[in-house]
Amino acid sequence: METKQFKAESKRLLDMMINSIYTHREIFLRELLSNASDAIDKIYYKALTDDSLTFDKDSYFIKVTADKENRILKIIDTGIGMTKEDLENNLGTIAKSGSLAFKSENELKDGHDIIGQFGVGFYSAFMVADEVTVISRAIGSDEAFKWESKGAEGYTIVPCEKDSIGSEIILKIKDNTEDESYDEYLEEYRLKGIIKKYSDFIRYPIKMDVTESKLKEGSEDEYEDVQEEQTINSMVPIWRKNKKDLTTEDYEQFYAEKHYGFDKPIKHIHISVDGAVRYNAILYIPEKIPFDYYSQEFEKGLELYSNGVLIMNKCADLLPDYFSFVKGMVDSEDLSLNISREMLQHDRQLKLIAKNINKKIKSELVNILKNEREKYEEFYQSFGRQLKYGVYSDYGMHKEELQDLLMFYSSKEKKLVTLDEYVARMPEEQKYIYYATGETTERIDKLPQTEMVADKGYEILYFTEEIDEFAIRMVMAYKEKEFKSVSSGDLGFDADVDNETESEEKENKDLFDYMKDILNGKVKDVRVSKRLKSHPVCLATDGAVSIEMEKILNAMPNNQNVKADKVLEINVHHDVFEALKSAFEQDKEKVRLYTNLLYSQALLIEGLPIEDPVEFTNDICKMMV
Ligand SMILES: Nc1ncnc2c1ncn2[C@@H]1O[C@H](COP(=O)(O)OP(=O)(O)OP(=O)(O)O)[C@@H](O)[C@H]1O
Repeated sequence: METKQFKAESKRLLDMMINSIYTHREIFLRELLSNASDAIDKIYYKALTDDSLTFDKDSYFIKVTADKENRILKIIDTGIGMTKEDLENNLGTIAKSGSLAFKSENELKDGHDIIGQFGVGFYSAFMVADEVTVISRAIGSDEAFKWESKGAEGYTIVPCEKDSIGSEIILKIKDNTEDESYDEYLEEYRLKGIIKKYSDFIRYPIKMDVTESKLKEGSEDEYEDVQEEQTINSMVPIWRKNKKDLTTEDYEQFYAEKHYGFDKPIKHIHISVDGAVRYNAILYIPEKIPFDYYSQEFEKGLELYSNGVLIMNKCADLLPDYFSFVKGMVDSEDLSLNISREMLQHDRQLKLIAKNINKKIKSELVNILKNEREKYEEFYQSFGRQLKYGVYSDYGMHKEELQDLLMFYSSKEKKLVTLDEYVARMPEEQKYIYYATGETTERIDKLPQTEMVADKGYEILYFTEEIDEFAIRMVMAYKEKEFKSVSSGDLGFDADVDNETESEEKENKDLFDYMKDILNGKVKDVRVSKRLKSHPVCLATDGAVSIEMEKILNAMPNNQNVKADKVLEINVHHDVFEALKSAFEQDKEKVRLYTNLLYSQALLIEGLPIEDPVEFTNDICKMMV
């Protein structure tokens, strides 16, 4: 009999698993029970939607049996079963989606990270067993197959006998070692405890033969051990339970059981609506970004149940893109079991539910922001970018809804602040909400353009993500205060400043015109700066496109070569300007040298490349000798 190898990556993961990265070995049972429940979900759904199949609810169950003597633990289900191909495809490969390939070698070494990223599922059995056998017969098939594996070496599949449809997972529990006892996974009380702890909400009975001490028949004081089959789990799905009877831990268990994520959610939202549309929902706001969140592979959506029966794993229509990080499920008795994906999109009930859910998520986020600031900031670090995309997308259609959830780093507070907080502390004479763009807060801190605005005592919001300025252009104004870049042509300061600059502008017109000629189309204008204090020069922009936007747009594939209207601003109160002026009177060649140098400096400050680095260094050398 040929032993097949696990796919290479699976083998590595399996090795890690067996050498136990997981501290809670007991979760293997949760994983196997959850698979069994999924398999019954599938057959149950089929039976309900296919008239040719009859069903009897009592025949759907999961059974756990333990044989201490032979160290065998079995998990038997009456689910949909697996064909030979299923066994091969589902149990021969870990992470079919290729998500493992996505991870780098380095990360692979750190098992925690990997395990944290996706369902360990079936393979967790190897944490407690040195041999795993799966006997399965798929629905509609007369044949059964046996899959067997001792771990990393590989697996075999052979035909076998099985009377009924479903699967049996047979674990040969490991022998105890010096540091580790595995006996407990064969103990009745321990198994019962694990089932209760992690799998109480599974909707099908999880049965076990339990030994109870009972009064002997006909006797009043003599007891005997009697074995009887008991259902261990309560079977009431968590979403049908009363919120009052549930603890945060219950919700966290459900989150883990469902593999919504491997972090601890920062918040759960339990909704029970009994109005125009009836539904229950449990939603979670995760703490950590799934590794593929900002990639094409990520699929948003909530699990959708129709009266307790799972009809869709990821119903995308229930969540807007900007809340795509939300995980969870919705169960409604008003939805048809047979509804197709296409029909769902137009389903009135579903639209109502989606609208409702959207509102709830928004109000919950506002609540967290108000009452649990630290938690919100943690959330915002992970998903703030998504909210900003939400503001920007669909031509700003959702900006009203989302703008209160936005935060930006503040020059004054040195932390994230909301727009509301910013506006509330604006001095009366301040007309605009000022912002500055750059790669990091440290770099923006040093930007010459921020000098005057900061000197006036105005707070500046720092935009460090590409999407920031685009999103804010959509918002346009918050509480009637417009946004203004510290690099924009007109800063909206008082008239005195304007008058003063105007006269300086006139006075130096010839020099500026001369400089503009030297720069030969590279800038739209050369002007007196209103914003500089200690720096000699900077770039500003006129018009709608900022320098930061120019950079981003031009980095995109098929860029349109968008150009910002750049203006070279000169600080006329700086000593450098005096040098420039006297050169203009005595030595025009020097003006050319200075102008080119000043322009290159302004580019460097903006994080833009110097057009001709060799010429730049030559110019500096000329200055030195
Ligand atoms: N008892 C079972 N009956 C039928 N199919 C099963 C059973 N156990 C596992 N499978 C199949 O094997 C696949 C792999 O299972 P595994 O637990 O490793 O991952 P998963 O459940 O798909 O993903 P995750 O654990 O991340 O939710 C399942 O998707 C399912 O198709």
